[in-house]
Amino acid sequence: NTSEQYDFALLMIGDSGVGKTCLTHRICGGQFPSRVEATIGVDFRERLLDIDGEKIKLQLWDTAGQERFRKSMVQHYYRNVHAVLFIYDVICPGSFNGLIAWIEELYHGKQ
Ligand SMILES: Nc1nc2c(ncn2[C@@H]2O[C@H](COP(=O)(O)OP(=O)(O)OP(=O)(O)O)[C@@H](O)[C@H]2O)c(=O)[nH]1
Repeated sequence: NTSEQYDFALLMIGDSGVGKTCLTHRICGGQFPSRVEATIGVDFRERLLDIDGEKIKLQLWDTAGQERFRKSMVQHYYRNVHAVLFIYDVICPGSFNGLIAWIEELYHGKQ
């Protein structure tokens, strides 16, 4: 098999408790976990896909939404991923408004 493997790194971003870890588990393992704890720093999970014979490896970087982890960790990852998924909780409007701060930080990090 000579097909190349493509690697894509995705960053999960959003306020604490919006479901980033659960969504990451769902995408990578197929199931929502029954119990999760607040992420500390950054976790990492993978999913291998086969799309029309192309091998694709998704790397999902699941970050901590808690403020105290934000500055130190996230800037580095913003520079080193292909895409950022901004996650919010549909029944918590504050978590949607909270994305503004995360997006502003992304642009600061890129400078
Ligand atoms: N009802 C409901 N609860 C959810 C859903 N996704 C996650 N939860 C719950 O919300 C809580 C927080 O989920 P996490 O996935 O840890 O959230 P997070 O964004 O990773 O949180 P941090 O690690 O603190 O940034 C947990 O108790 C989950 O069980 C969902 O789609 N529906």
